[in-house]
Order: sequence, then structure tokens, then C-alpha cells
Amino acid sequence: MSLLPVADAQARLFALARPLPAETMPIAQAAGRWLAQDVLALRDQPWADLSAMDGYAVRAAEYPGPWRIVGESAAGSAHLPPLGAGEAMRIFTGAPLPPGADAILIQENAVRDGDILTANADPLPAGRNVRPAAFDFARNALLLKAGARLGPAQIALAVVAGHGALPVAVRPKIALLSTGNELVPAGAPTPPGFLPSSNAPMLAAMLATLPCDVMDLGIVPDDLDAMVAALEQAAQADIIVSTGGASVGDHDLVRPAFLQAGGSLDFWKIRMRPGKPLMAGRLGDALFLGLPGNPVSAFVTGTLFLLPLVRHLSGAADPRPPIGDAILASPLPATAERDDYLRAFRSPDGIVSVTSQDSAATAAMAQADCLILRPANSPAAAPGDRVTVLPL
Ligand SMILES: Nc1nc2c(c(=O)[nH]1)N[C@H]1C(S)=C(S)[C@@H](COP(=O)(O)OP(=O)(O)OC[C@H]3O[C@@H](n4cnc5c(N)ncnc54)[C@H](O)[C@@H]3O)O[C@H]1N2
Ligand code: MOO
Repeated sequence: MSLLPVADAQARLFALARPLPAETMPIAQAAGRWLAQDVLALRDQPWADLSAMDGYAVRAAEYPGPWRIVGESAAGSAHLPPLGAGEAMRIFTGAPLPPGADAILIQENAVRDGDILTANADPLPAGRNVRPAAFDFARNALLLKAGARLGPAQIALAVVAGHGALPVAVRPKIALLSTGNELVPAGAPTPPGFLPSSNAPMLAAMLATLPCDVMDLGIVPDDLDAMVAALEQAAQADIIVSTGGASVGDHDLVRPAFLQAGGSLDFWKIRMRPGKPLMAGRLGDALFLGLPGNPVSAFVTGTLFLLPLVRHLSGAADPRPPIGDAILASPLPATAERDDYLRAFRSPDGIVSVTSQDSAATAAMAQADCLILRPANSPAAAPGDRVTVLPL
């Protein structure tokens, strides 16, 4: 089987996935989710011409006064009487201007003698310190598109626009299976031959950045029947993720177990390093991702396939990992026939690749805050060269 380019594999994975249905969530619980529909404004913002400062509402043409002060407008005021010629109204930040007023004289620039007001500084053009009605947005304006993620600013916008609940995709359920006879749970003793299983806690931590529900189904021994049973149990999830047993050794049973459980494999083996043995398919209604067992390989394939798949199922407009570029601060060797995803960190001088790029080097992986993408068959790179970077 020839190696599949990463972008092709991502596209095939997204094509395999049926988008999840939408649910309407109270807005306070919709943070971090992706919109299932466009959001339109239900109201004008602001609803009227409002003062941006504490002071006096006047007609700018009457500057510098004198004006006679008639009444007051505070935030919450409405239905104000019109301002007559030579009149000013006391006004506060966020309060509506009375009809006829077109500027705010801030109180620092005002001289007040009883009810008589004059201006003592700066010309006062019409519109000064006024936020015009609907300057932020008008009713029915398209504010957010389906597929946009609801971060804090988007939540604020939707609330100001009049929404109390929004339609978002349901949270995907993700089942994690760790395969390997050598594995013990986190914190358990490790007699010779045994190794703490770090992949599921690592993937759960990666998934904790997204709105989804993670079920860790534990460690499955390298035994075909046990693996088939575990996959069948996991098939109630939207995404089944296994780690380990993805390669070609005698104990690498994930692929045969997946097929025996009735799964249909869509692809296996990607043109990337690390992560070559990655496989994907469907088992019933569930999507299946078989990640390699090496911790760094699971980390990189989790970043490039699992997190994008969760975003895709959740309706994200662009589910792929964000990508940028940066200046290299350390030399890099030429690449071979696979795309390299090198663990690296940002320094004041530029991007530095971590010392060990081995797929089992967890200490080096923990220093990384980004991946450098070096396409297959790239020449060696030198400090000062520009490289493609995926922030972690
Ligand atoms: N002859 C070949 N051998 C290998 C190939 C190949 O193409 N031909 N590919 C290599 C590549 S690339 C990778 S990556 C690994 C992936 O192997 P598996 O997915 O089958 O993973 P395992 O063999 O089960 O484990 C690999 C390594 O990772 C450790 N491991 C496994 N699970 C966990 C876990 N949950 N937590 C921590 N560490 C884990 C495991 O003990 C092994 O040391 O295959 C190469 N071989
Ligand atoms: O591709 Mo494997 O993931 O290098 O170690």
C-alpha cells in the first residue's frame, strides 16, 4: 500500500464523517461550540443615539452656549422630551440623547452656574461623543456564520444581538482504547516489561480543549478476541480512538480486530513522520481512528487527525489545524520520502527544534509548543530560513 499524503487523508476522514445533529443551548453553555446556523441581529445596537461620556446633550450649532439645563437622561431613560432652542440636558454615559441634541459637551469642558451652562474648551462638532443608533449593527444584520466557533467575543455579540440560546452541534462522544500487553494504568507499579500507559491521558488532555465527552475504556491486551470485544463496546461512541498495535508486527492486531468486528477500513499508512501507521474507517455509526502506539506519533496524529475530526463533526467551518510560518533558529536536516512534523519551540531568535525527534522521546516532546512541517524531499534548512509551523 503506498503512503497517503496528509491532506488527502484528512479530506477522506472528513468525507467519512456524518455531521452531528444540532441542539439549541442556553448561551452560557454554548461557549466553545460551533454554530449550526447563521446568527442574525434581533435588534439595533445601540437602540438609539447614545452618549459616550458624562456631560450635557446640546445642539452643536449653539456652541459655546449659554444653554439652560432642562432635565436629565441616564442609562435606562427613554421617551425624552425634545430639546428646545438654547436648552441642554444633563446626560450620562450610555444614556439616549433627547430629540434635537446632536453632541455631548463633556462635564470637564462645561462651566455650570445654577441652571446655566457654557462651554470652556475645544470646538464641539455635531456628533462629538455620540454613538449613533445601530452603529455597531442593525436588526437582521448577519453577525456570525454557521461554522463559526463561539469564543468570548462571539458570545458577547450574540447576547447583545438579543439571543438567549443558540443552535450548535451536539458534543461528540469519544472512546479511547489503549492496546498493549506491556501497559499499566497511570501511577501503577511497573515491574520489568511494563510501561505506564500515557496515550489515553495525553489524548484526553488534548481533547479537553474541545467541547466533547471522552470515555477512557482502558487498556486492552494484544489479543484478537479482547480487542474485538473492546471495539464493539466502543462503537456506541461517535469516534473510537485506539493507540498501539497499528503497525505490521505479529502483535499489531488492531487492524485485524477492527475488520473482524465488522469495520470497514478507509485508509492505512500516511506519508508522514511520525505517524505512518495511522488508519481510519467506520464501525457501525462510529468513526474509527487507529493511532500509532509511540507517544509522539499518537501526539502528532492526534493533532493532525483526531482534533480536526472532532472540529469537523462539530460543524467547524475550517476544522484543520491552524498553520503559520516562522524563522528558523536551528539547522534542520533534509527530509526523506515522508513529510516531517518536527517538535519545536519558539525562542526570541526564532524556532528551535527539540533535540530528540524520536517517536518515543516524551521528554523532548514536552518542550515543544509547535510543530515544524517540512514536506517530503525538502533540502536541509539553515537558521534564518522560513518554515511552516503549526502552533500546539
Ligand atoms: N517493521 C516495521 N516496524 C515498524 C514500522 C514499520 O513500518 N515496519 N512502523 C514503525 C512506526 S513508524 C511506528 S509509529 C510504530 C507504531 O507501532 P504500533 O502502532 O504498532 O505501536 P506498538 O507497537 O503497540 O507500540 C509502539 C511503542 O509505543 C509504546 N506504547 C504503546 N501504547 C502506549 C501507550 N498507551 N502509552 C505509552 N506508550 C505506548 C509501546 O510500548 C511501544 O514502545 O511501529 C514501528 N514499527
Ligand atoms: O511514523 Mo512512526 O510514527 O515514526 O514512529
